[in-house]
Amino acid sequence: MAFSSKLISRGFATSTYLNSIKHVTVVGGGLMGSGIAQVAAQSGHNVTLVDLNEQVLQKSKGSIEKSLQRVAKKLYKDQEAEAKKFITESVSRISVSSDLKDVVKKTDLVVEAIVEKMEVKHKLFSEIDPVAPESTIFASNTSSLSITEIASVTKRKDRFAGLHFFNPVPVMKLVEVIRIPDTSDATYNQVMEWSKAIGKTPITCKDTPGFVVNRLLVPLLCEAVRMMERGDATAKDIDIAMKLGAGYPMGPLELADYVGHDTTLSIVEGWHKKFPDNPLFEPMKSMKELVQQGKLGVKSGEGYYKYTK
Ligand SMILES: CCCCCCCCCCCCC[C@H](O)CC(=O)SCCNC(=O)CCNC(=O)[C@H](O)C(C)(C)COP(=O)(O)OP(=O)(O)OC[C@H]1O[C@@H](n2cnc3c(N)ncnc32)[C@H](O)[C@@H]1OP(=O)(O)O
Ligand SMILES: NC(=O)c1ccc[n+]([C@@H]2O[C@H](COP(=O)([O-])OP(=O)(O)OC[C@H]3O[C@@H](n4cnc5c(N)ncnc54)[C@H](O)[C@@H]3O)[C@@H](O)[C@H]2O)c1
Repeated sequence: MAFSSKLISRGFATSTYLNSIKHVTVVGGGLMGSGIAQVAAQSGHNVTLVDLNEQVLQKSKGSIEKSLQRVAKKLYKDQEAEAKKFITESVSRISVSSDLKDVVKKTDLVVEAIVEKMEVKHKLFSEIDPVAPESTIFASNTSSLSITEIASVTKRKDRFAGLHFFNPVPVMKLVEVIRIPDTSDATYNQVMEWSKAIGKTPITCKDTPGFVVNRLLVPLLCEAVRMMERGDATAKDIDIAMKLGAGYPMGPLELADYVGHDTTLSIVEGWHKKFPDNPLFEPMKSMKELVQQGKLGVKSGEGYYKYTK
């Protein structure tokens, strides 16, 4: 597998030295799964993207192609043929399927990026554990759930880790690698090397709520929502304040829209259940209302703000 020096120097891919992972199964073709499938494919891995039905998968393919065009524009400015080749080759490495059990019969790594609900993740991993080869590594991209608890339904806790990516995956350079007490050295080394091979910078974290980034980010987002609900400042002014006063690329309410309110609600409700005495995780009124109204943020066209495609 050969990578161009351009991809490597711009952080899109690094050497495959020690990277023994060749085929990756990404489960969930939403915001995160599409991005993870894309970065794996553009760095030379064969990928199968799995979701519940063909309609969702066609949408995922469309968003991957759009994103690849943006990446190619940046990598191959004024080199139309090279850009086209990069897109065509990356797309050709991605196949799609709705038959997860069949796909995992032959795969080196499964990265799960489905809805943020423990029972749904449990069902998925308990179904594929008996079918996947012994050597296959399982990973979850959960934002807030315990990796140890997710892994508990499998018989391969030594081959289980958290791989927490950031949205938008093709742009954000970080991956948090979560090591549970059972994760073997071999598994840990393989997922660290694979994270580098797809052009990311991995950091290591214990299986602690929110890992590093969300433990610090969620309180900020929650406080911003409460500030807006109290009427201390408008959503727009809070966002402008944090961008111009604190140097954030997006304001906290813009970011909540970007992440998706169904995901944010699951995170806050999950932490409220776990830490009922911590007022920080008291679910917020406006967040529940948005989800009830189907206003999930950028992905549905409306959240705190309105979006046009
Ligand atoms: C109801 C609310 C309740 C809240 C309660 C709390 C809830 C808890 C929520 C927890 C969230 C957890 C989520 C998760 O676990 C962890 C996360 O992922 S957190 C999110 C991390 N991400 C960020 O912080 C993103 C910050 N934003 C940015 O970095 C930028 O704004 C942006 C997204 C990169 C966009 O940049 P802009 O300059 O605004 O816009 P451009 O369109 O010009 O893009 C810049 C540059 O990037 C390229 N690009 C953008 N998107 C893509 C893409 N999808 N694919 C490929 N390339 C992309 C674009 O082409 C530009 O390139 P350039 O032109 O510069 O070459
Ligand atoms: N949105 C973010 O910014 C973000 C960032 C980091 C991590 N995460 C985490 O990534 C995961 C996915 O989040 P998302 O924002 O991509 O969600 P999403 O709603 O955009 O996508 C989830 C996808 O999973 C599919 N799905 C649901 N159940 C499935 C199953 N049993 N089998 C196959 N596919 C199934 C859905 O059809 C959907 O396409 C969550 O665990 C979330 O916490 C999200």
